[in-house]
Formats: sequence, structure tokens, C-alpha cells
Amino acid sequence: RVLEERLDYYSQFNPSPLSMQQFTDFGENATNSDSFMFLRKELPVRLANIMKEFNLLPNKLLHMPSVEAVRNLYRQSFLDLLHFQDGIGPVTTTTLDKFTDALVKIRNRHSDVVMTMAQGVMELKEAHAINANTEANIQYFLDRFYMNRISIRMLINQHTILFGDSVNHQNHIGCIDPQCDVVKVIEDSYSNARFLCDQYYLASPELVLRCHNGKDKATKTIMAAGAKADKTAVSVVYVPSHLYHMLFELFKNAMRAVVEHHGAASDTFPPIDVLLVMGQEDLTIRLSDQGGGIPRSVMDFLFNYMYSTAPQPAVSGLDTPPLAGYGYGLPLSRLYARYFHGDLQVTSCDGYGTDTIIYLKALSSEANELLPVYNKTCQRQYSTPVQTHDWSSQAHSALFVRPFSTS
Ligand SMILES: N#Cc1c[nH]c2ncccc12
Repeated sequence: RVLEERLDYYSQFNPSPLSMQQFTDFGENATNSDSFMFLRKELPVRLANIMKEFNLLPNKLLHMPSVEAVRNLYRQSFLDLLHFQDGIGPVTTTTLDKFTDALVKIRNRHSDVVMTMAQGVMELKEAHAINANTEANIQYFLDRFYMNRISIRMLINQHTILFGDSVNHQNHIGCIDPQCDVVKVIEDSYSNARFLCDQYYLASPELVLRCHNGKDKATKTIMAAGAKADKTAVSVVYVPSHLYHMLFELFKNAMRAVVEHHGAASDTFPPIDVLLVMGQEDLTIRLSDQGGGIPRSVMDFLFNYMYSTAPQPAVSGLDTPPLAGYGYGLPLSRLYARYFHGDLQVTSCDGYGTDTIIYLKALSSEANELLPVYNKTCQRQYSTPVQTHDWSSQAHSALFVRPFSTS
């Protein structure tokens, strides 16, 4: 069939990662036609790479209704883009307008894919017992699938904002702010998470925001409880909506932990302490809470799609704590951080509190897209069984009963 033959053709190409520099240069100098000529090849390449990887998934996941539904969305969008491939004749303004409309249609078609894939994982958990290999393959695939999706939506957003009817923020380049005010995004995400926390718990912890500039080696308290100190401008070339998504998730989790650990009736809570450091290589944002911490035995589950897919109540109302997303908040936030070669890490002291750290590239020249590639290495990943243990110990489990002690 045409689709399979075109999939084989486009999946032979590796996706072309763009640097932040290329995004901004392109945004300032490229024409609608330049963007069209790049995207009409790059978008089918990125779609085909992940569509071929779907075929490597365990059959039992592949044939879950929600996963089938997502695969059909991808097939439809891939076919939509084939109408614009090379050889369709002269590129007129009508062609360009139709292409932009097609991108908007594709973006809307895929708006619920994160939730639908989560439902597919839930369907699988309810239908089958999952072994370690399947779990590892699902974790590997979903990280790559969601990263691929983040990258495609980034390309579509750039094109529709620059050349379509989408609103363009003043001096933004597409969805990139060349002078993203990190303090402002921290304050906005904190206040919105706090609003939800107050709504549900009628209480919320304060924010203490300190800023350390690696150059002048000075640490300034930007905002203690209520007081507004001077704002130390820490800016970076970044996508504000990505940074906001990460911080909003981390603030929600930290607030929930603090309020539940100290009891919503408590009249004071230890503040969430945020340290912002502009280093030579990394721009670091560390959130420190005294929310009771996370035991090591639970840490690995924080980023695990299988274990963070809990059956969600059909309608989110008062009974559903608003701070709990559909469970994919942390793994997706880490993908946003990694997308431009940053990272998101969680360390904790069980019984005391948790530090969550966002690392961004301080230099835009180092902030390049990180993209999954469909190749032999990735294919081997699906066929290689998970590492068998080469250390031995007694089984640890909550049911583990301490041997009868005479002491
Ligand atoms: N993300 C995040 C968290 C930040 N603080 C936390 N405390 C308990 C459980 C998770 C978290």
C-alpha cells in the first residue's frame, strides 16, 4: 500500500535536530516558503520514525483499543502531509495556506494523545499481567513517543505562530522567548499552583526565592514571604510554556506534600525554598520542600509510566485532588527539560523533604533538540531482555518478616 511504502521511505531518514540558534535565526529570517520546504519533509520523517517504532511494541499493548486509536491518528496525519510532498507542482500562496491549515488540523487531532496513550497503558494493566520486559519496553517507548510528540508540536507551533494566524507575543520568536524571564515564570507557576492548593486545602506554603549569579557570586533573596525584593534578571533563550509546565508540576507536588505532611489544619507551613543559579554551563532551579520526603523504595516509580497510571475518576470534581494530574506530570516534565538537553532530577530525605531540580542549558548554543531515532540500536532495545541480576540479597518486600530474634 502507498502508506506502508511511504512510511518505509521517510523512516529511512533520521530526524534533523534543530538548535535553539537555528530556531531563532529561522524565525527571524526564513520565509513561509522556506519553512514549508523544511517541514514538508521533516514532519513526515519524524512521524514515520515513531510510527515504525510502534511496530516493535509488544502485541498485547499494540492491540489495546486506545493504542490502535492513536496509531490511526498518526496514519491520518502522515497521509495529510503526503499531499504536500515534493512533486506536487509549483508552491503557491494557496499551497502555503493549505499547509498551515493542515498543521493546525493535525495539532488539534492529536491534542488528547497523552491521555489516550495513558488509557492504553491502563487497558493493558487491566487485561494482562505485565512482566519486567514489557514494562521496560513500555517505559522506553513512551519516553521516546512523548519526546517525538513534543518535537513535532514545537515545529508546528513555530510555523503557525510565525506564518499562520496564531497570536505572536511581542519580541517572541514563535513560542521561543529570547529573553525568557525565569523569575517571572517561577512566580507565575508558583501563584497558579498555590491557587489550586488554597482551593482544595484552604492552605498553602509560602515561597522563598533566592537567586545566585555565578558571575558576581552574590546570592540575593528575591522574594521572601510577601516582601518583594529587587528582581535579579536571570534570562535564557527558552520556551516559557515548557518551563512553566515543569515548574507548575513541581510546585503542585511540593505543595501537596507539605500540606499533607503537616496537616491542612496547621496554621504555618515550612516554605518552599527555591534557589535559582545562573552558572557557566547550567541554569539551575532547585525547589526544596519539607514535605516529609520520599523513601528510596518509591523513588523509581516517580518517573514510571506503568506505576503512575492510576485509574482516574471519570469526572474531576471536588473529590479529585486538583494537584494530582493524570500521573504523567513528572515523566513529561523531565522530557521537556531533556528536549533542549537539560534535565529534571528528584532527590529526597525520607522523613524530612524533597529537592526537585530543573537543569537548563545556560547557553543557547548548547540547547539543541534531543530526538529519538528509529534505527538498529532502538530495534535491539526491544529484543534485549532486561538485565538479570548479578548481585544477590535476601528478597525485600513489605511482607518480609524479620527472622525470629532471641535478643
Ligand atoms: N515531584 C515532586 C515532589 C516534590 N516533593 C515531593 N514530596 C513527595 C512526593 C513527591 C514530591
